[in-house]
Amino acid sequence: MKDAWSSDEIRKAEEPLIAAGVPLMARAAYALAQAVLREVAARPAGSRATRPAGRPAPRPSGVRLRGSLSSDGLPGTARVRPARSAETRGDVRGARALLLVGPGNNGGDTLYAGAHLARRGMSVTAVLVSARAHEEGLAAFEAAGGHVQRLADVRVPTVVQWARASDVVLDGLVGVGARGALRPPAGGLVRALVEAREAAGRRWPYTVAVDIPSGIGVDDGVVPGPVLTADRTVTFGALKPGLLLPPAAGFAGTVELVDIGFPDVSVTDHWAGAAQRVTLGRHAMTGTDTGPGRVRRMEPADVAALWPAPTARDHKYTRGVVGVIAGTSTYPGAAVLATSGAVRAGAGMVRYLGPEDVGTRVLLARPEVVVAGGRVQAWVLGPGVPAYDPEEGPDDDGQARRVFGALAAVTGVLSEDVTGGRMPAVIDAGALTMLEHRLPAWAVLTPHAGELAELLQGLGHEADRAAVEARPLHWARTAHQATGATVLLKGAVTVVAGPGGAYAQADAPPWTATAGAGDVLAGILGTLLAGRSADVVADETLAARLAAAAVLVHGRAAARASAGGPVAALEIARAVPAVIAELLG
Ligand SMILES: NC(=O)C1=CN([C@@H]2O[C@H](COP(=O)(O)OP(=O)(O)OC[C@H]3O[C@@H](n4cnc5c(N)ncnc54)[C@H](OP(=O)(O)O)[C@@H]3O)[C@@H](O)[C@H]2O)[C@@H](O)CC1
Ligand SMILES: Nc1ncnc2c1ncn2[C@@H]1O[C@H](COP(=O)(O)OP(=O)(O)O)[C@@H](O)[C@H]1O
Ligand SMILES: [K+]
Repeated sequence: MKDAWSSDEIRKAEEPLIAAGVPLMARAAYALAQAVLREVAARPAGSRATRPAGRPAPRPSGVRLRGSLSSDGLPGTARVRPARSAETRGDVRGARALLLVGPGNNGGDTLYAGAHLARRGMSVTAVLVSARAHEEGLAAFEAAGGHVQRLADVRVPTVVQWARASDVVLDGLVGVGARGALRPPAGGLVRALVEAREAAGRRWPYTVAVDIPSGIGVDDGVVPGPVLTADRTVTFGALKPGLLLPPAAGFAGTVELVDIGFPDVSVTDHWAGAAQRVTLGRHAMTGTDTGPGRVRRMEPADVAALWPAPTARDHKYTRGVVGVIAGTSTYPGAAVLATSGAVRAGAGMVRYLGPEDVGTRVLLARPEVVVAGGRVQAWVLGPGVPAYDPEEGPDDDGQARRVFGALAAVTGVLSEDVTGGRMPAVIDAGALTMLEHRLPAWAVLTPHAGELAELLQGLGHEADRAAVEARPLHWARTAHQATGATVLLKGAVTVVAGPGGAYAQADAPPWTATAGAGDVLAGILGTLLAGRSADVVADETLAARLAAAAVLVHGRAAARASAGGPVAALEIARAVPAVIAELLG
């Protein structure tokens, strides 16, 4: 599990460590410098930027001021210095680094890292964007032979020119202490750099974000203003939500998490959502909700632990029956795709309810499907079913009526003797327009951004598709809070918001953006919910975890089916068994 901590949580984790004299900044800076050195050393010397005229020659490598990293004045540094790899010992002399340095500790990290680079013989220039800069960091940087420029004394185009002439740019303007869009002058500088980067294409220097790409929303992943896209983000202590969440995650490049000594976070995802214990400095939290700011990303091992793999004692009914209400005579494909997703994910049985001609097509594609009513352990409602219009009346072969009936079982408005008990559901496409009652967390809404915008408008929010795409976590959470349901917002990064917190999954290649792919996902999730139906109703946090697990399996199946090229939705379903076998193996 990847676990991203909110900026508040990071601060709480730092406090006791700083009080105990743990050299967090020295550790961060050292790791940052190592990441830069690795990259620069790996590049052929001939490809490096040439030194513009008039700049002083770089210091020869090996020149150290006051001996070592511990001269940072931060105690204990020498103890944590990791062994140098052969790569980072490579010759970096003459390579050029430009540091963009803000007023806070993020700038401090960057200046100390710059000192390491200068001592290794790189020519390093720091541009201070503010009148203030981290004092000790600046002193260490200058003592190591770094060149200091103040943005107030040079023009933005000059800094852009220096950037273009560098091998590597470090973005150390702001980190987790920042709020909102980058203000002037940092904002103006970054805007100019973004334009230059776009114009330069591949000729732009390797860009490293310090802790986060400056200007992203650390906790919510928004991008409220200009942000310089990084090739790599070296982040300290813990991941931040903005590094996992869209749209900000798209600016981070490869994210490298550096251990600077934050306490271990032991998060266990138990079968039935037993309590987790998360220790964060002195602050211990228990329970499955790891704090409102947390954003997590499932990894294959987490999915394997959640998956309802059958045992010798199982039979088809104990494994879970999925009921699918999908498709109409006009849109029969969705029924085939949703049932295929459910069958391929390993349901004990899949029932299909819908018009006869669609049922026939489902059977032709998947003879295993039972085209008849009966008890189910989870519903998949709505793929290929048109939006409900109470004025016009339904033109949907009776599908809206069937969906309303199933929803009554999900929400519990009908007595359990009628429905056979409350059960989880995937509520997709047309069924999203049929919600009349507050929903339980075991109802999982699966909109894309456009569908979520419509749902939110129905709830009185002013949000169009673009607004949802700009703040996916916020709007998914808003919809969760307003409806009670778990919300799975589909996209290149799929965001899940439920009572147990939020997940951000980025498992699928862009080829997955193809009609019908979402129907397959609905089927896969239906199988997971049916397989763990009683657990999902008993533990309100489980639906979100299963939803994230379904997204991971779907994304990996899409990657497997795509193999780097186009992918058809049915092929995603076809690839699911091999993905599950791999995960469980
Ligand atoms: N604590 C530690 O020991 C460790 C911390 N670490 C590092 O410190 C980072 C956090 O440092 P931090 O808290 O000093 O804040 P930081 O992110 O540098 O920025 C705040 C400064 O920026 C300014 N500013 C704010 N908003 C802005 C905006 N929109 N646009 C422009 N400017 C804006 C704001 O200025 P002001 O509002 O005061 O004028 C303030 O001065 C963290 O990400 C990690 O890199 C690591 O070394 C590990 C040890
Ligand atoms: N750029 C992208 N990269 C990866 N996956 C994507 C991208 N855009 C959409 N997807 C995924 O493709 C699927 C599309 O689903 P959806 O929009 O519901 O289509 P449909 O209703 O036609 O099935 C979702 O699983 C979504 O997460
Ligand atoms: K930064």
